[in-house]
Amino acid sequence: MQSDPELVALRGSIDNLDAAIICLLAERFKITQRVGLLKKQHGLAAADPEREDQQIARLRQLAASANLDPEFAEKWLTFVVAEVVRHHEAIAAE
Ligand SMILES: C=C(O[C@@H]1C=C(C(=O)O)C=C[C@H]1O)C(=O)O
Repeated sequence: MQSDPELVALRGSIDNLDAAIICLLAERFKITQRVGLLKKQHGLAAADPEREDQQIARLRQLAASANLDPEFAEKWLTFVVAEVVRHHEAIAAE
């Protein structure tokens, strides 16, 4: 089973996709770090719940149309945003 050519090919694609997701996330965090600096300059709060609500609604729609569970998409965004807000709080405290 471990050497089944289809399994090997499928796992190769999974590895490529995981690599792409990590690179995309890294780019996202580079951008959110810059947003954190701007927020500090302008005295804005680390979190923006209204923006988050808009993003959740948008991603839930996108997920549904891509046959991905909208609950999962929301959980993923919430998890990432919590980390971003933690970074923004740290930037504000520097
Ligand atoms: C990046 C921002 O800061 C926070 C993080 C967000 C995100 O990671 O998308 C969205 C809203 C904010 O709670 C922002 O305000 O745009």
